[in-house]
Amino acid sequence: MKRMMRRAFSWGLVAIIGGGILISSEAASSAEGQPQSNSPPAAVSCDSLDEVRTNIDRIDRMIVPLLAERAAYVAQATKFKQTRSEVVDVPRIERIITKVRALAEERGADPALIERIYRAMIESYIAFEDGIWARTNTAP
Ligand SMILES: O=C(O)C(=O)C[C@]1(C(=O)O)C=C[C@@H](O)C=C1
Repeated sequence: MKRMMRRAFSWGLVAIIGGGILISSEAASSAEGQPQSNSPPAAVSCDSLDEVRTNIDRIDRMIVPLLAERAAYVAQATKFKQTRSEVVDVPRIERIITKVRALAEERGADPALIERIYRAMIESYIAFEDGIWARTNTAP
């Protein structure tokens, strides 16, 4: 169940970050008020910059809690890494990039944009994780 919840959160994050296709506000609201699975996130066409920013602010309020939850898991990764050099795991990073690029494509978003966002994000998580590792360990 926990794994399912985590998966749902990850999908949510990618859905939020991966947006890009514009549809009318009528089409945006399906019967249940949710986008169809595998369809692009429902971005409505805005009539003003204020409306654009209101939507961006709303989405940011969803993204930040997900980033914070992700950080809490990244912090826990240090418990399982014996040496500081293990903090950077290049094969794992490349698997994530492959995964999120595929998710972006499924959502009709730009995979290159999503890759850049993820590489920048993971770089920050690595700095965060490295700091935690250094504070809680004495090994090299
Ligand atoms: O998977 C890990 O080992 C992590 O520490 C998480 C994470 C990430 O942010 O996804 C961070 C650092 C690693 O280099 C790889 C991935």
